[in-house]
Amino acid sequence: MRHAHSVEQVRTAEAALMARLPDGTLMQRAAAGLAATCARLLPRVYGSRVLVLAGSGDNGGDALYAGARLARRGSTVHALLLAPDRAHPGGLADLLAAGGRVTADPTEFTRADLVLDGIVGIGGRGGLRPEAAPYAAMERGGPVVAVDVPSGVDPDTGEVPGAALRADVTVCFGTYKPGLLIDPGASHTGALHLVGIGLTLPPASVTSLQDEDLAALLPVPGTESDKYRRGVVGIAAGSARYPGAAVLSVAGALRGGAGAVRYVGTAAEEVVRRFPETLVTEGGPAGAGRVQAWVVGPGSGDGAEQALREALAAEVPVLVDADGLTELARLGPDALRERTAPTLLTPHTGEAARLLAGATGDAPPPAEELAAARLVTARRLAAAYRATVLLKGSTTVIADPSGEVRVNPTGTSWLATAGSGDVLSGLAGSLLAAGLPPLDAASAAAYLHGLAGRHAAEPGHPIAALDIATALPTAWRHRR
Ligand SMILES: NC(=O)C1=CN([C@@H]2O[C@H](COP(=O)(O)OP(=O)(O)OC[C@H]3O[C@@H](n4cnc5c(N)ncnc54)[C@H](O)[C@@H]3O)[C@@H](O)[C@H]2O)[C@@H](O)CC1
Ligand SMILES: [K+]
Repeated sequence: MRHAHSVEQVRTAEAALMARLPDGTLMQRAAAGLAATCARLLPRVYGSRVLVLAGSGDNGGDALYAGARLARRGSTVHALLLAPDRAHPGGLADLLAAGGRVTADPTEFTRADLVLDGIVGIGGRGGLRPEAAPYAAMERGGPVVAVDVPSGVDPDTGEVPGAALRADVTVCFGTYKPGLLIDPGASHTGALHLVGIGLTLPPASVTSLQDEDLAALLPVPGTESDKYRRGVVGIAAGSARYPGAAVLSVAGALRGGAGAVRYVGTAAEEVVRRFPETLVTEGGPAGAGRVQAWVVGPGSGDGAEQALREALAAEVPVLVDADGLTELARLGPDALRERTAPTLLTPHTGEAARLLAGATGDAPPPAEELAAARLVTARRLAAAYRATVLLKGSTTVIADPSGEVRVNPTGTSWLATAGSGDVLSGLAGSLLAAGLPPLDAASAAAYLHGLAGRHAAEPGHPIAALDIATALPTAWRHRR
C-alpha cells in the first residue's frame, strides 16, 4: 500500500520528532536523500552544472543544503533566490561555503544539467507567484527534481490553481502527500522517490493500492465454493435504446470473480446471445432470484427509476451507475437513508455535478471544476450521500463515508472510450457480490480495469470497451 499523509499530519509528526533531535537534523536527512537522487540522475556529478531554485521557506533550505553537497562533489551550483532577503540563512551559507554562487540570471534554468525545485513545499498555497511562474513554462532538456512537492501543486489535494513546475522526479520526505497521487497534481510529479526521515506517522489520510494489495483482495474460490458462495451479481442495465450497456456490464461482471451473473432488463436476448452463461430474469430486481449485490443504471434509460427503487429496497450492496445516478440525483440523498447495506456510486464528473446539485439544491457546478478538485469532490459526495463514491477520471478517487480515501494508480487515457464505465460497473459489482467491502471492491475494480486498459491498448492504440473486458483475465493474472 502506498500511504499519503496530509500536511497537518506531516507537521505534527515532524514537530514530535524535531523535539527529540538536535536542530537541523531532519533537514540534513532530507538534503542527503535529495543530493543522492540528484547524483544518480547526473551522468557525472563532478563538472556538472546545477541550478537551485530556492524560495523563502524550509523547502528552499533543503534544496540549498543539497546544492552544497553537490558543490562539494565538484558540481558548479548556482542558486536563484526567489525571495533574496528571505532565503534560508543556514542553507545559503552552506552553499556559499561549499563554493556555490548566487545568480539572478533566469537563463541558467535552461543551461543547467539539473534543476532543483525548492520554491515551495508543504507550506505552499495558491499557484506560483509571478516571480516564479515563468519557470513553469520554460523548456528544458535535462531533469527537474522537485523537492518534496512540485511547486504550485497543492500538497493536500493535487489541485493546481495556477502555474506549477513540471518535475521529472519528485523526492518526497517522510511520506507521500495526497497531491502527488491525484491529478492534475500527479501529472506534474514525474517519478516519485520517497526518502525516509524517521517520522512516526498516524494512519494515512489517503492510500493507493499496489500490486501485492490487489493480490490479497482478489477473491479466489476454495474447494468448498459453489456459485452461490462465490456470489451472484445482479445486473439491472440496458434498455431497448441502449442494449449494449447491458452486454458490457455483464462482460465486466463475468470476469470479476462472482460465481454467477444474473441479468434483469429488456436486453436479455442480446446478453444471452453474447454470453450464454448469464442467468436472465424478466422484470426488475424485485422479482429476481437470489443475488448478493446489484449493479443498477448503465444504459437503463427510462427504466432507471423503477430498477433503482427495487434494487435499493434489497438488503444487499448496490452499485449505482450512469442513468441510475441521474435518477438518484433527482431523488437526492434521502433515497439512501433507509438502507442498511452499503451503496457504491460510480459517477464521472458530469454525474458528480448532478449528484451534488441533488444534495445541495444548488445548480450543478461545472464538471471541469470538479475534475480539478477530485479529492474534495469525492469526499463531499461520500459525506452527502453516506455512500462509497468512486469518482472516475484521469485519477480515479474512491472515498468512503468514513473519510477513508483510495487513489487508483493504474489506467491509460485510452480508457476514455464509450462503454468503458459499463465494464467497470459490472466488474466492481462482481467483487461486491464476492463479499469485498465497497472501498475494497471499488479500488480493486478500478485497479484491474486500468491494468486491463493498458494491456488492451499495448503498445498504444485505440481500444473499444469490450477489449477492456476481454483483457481483464490477463490483468488479473499478470497484474503489473
Ligand atoms: N519541517 C520539517 O521538519 C522539515 C521540513 N522539510 C522541508 O520543509 C518544507 C516545508 O517548509 P516550510 O514550512 O518552511 O514551507 P515551504 O518552504 O514549503 O513554503 C513556505 C514559504 O513559502 C511562502 N509561500 C507560500 N506559498 C507560496 C507560493 N505559492 N509561492 C511562493 N511562495 C510561497 C511562504 O510565505 C513561506 O515563506 C517541506 O516541504 C520540506 O521540503 C524537510 O526539511 C524535512 C523536515
Ligand atoms: K518544491
